Amino acid sequence: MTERIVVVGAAVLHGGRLLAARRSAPAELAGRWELPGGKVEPGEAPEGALVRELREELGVESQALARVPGEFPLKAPYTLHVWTARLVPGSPDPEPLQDHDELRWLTPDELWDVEWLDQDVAAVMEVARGPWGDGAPDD
Ligand SMILES: Nc1nc2c([nH]c(=O)n2[C@H]2C[C@H](O)[C@@H](COP(=O)(O)OP(=O)(O)OP(=O)(O)O)O2)c(=O)[nH]1
Repeated sequence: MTERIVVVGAAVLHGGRLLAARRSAPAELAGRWELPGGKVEPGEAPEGALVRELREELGVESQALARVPGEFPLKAPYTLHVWTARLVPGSPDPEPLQDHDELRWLTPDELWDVEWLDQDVAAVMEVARGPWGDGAPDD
């Protein structure tokens, strides 16, 4: 049986916008947009991995809110699980510190203005179907 490694992607919602991040590496992913996040480490809860990765990559303090339905296959052995998330009050604004070179807060109308990684399109569609902004206070 092939072991699958979960990559957690954060759909950070704030003020009715979704945070998108443009990858700067590796070369085959650079220039395309994704949900910030990363690999869940052994023994780590996905919500904990999300908070850790967003702190490392973006310098923010965040909280995972709810799992977005579905499982989105990435290059083996990885599989993408998406959680909605929010920045906790007092968090610094996100900055592209690691893995990314640009960030954008997308309104629902702008959702498809960026070139998402092919493997992220289904995940972003699922996020768009959800209760956009629910549980994610604007503060
Ligand atoms: N974070 C994230 N990774 C994604 C997405 N879509 C996608 O194919 N990936 C891939 C890119 C990487 O091959 C892998 C996650 O790697 P990563 O580089 O973000 O994770 P990490 O910080 O834990 O990696 P590492 O450098 O510590 O090994 O999943 C996505 O939406 N978000």
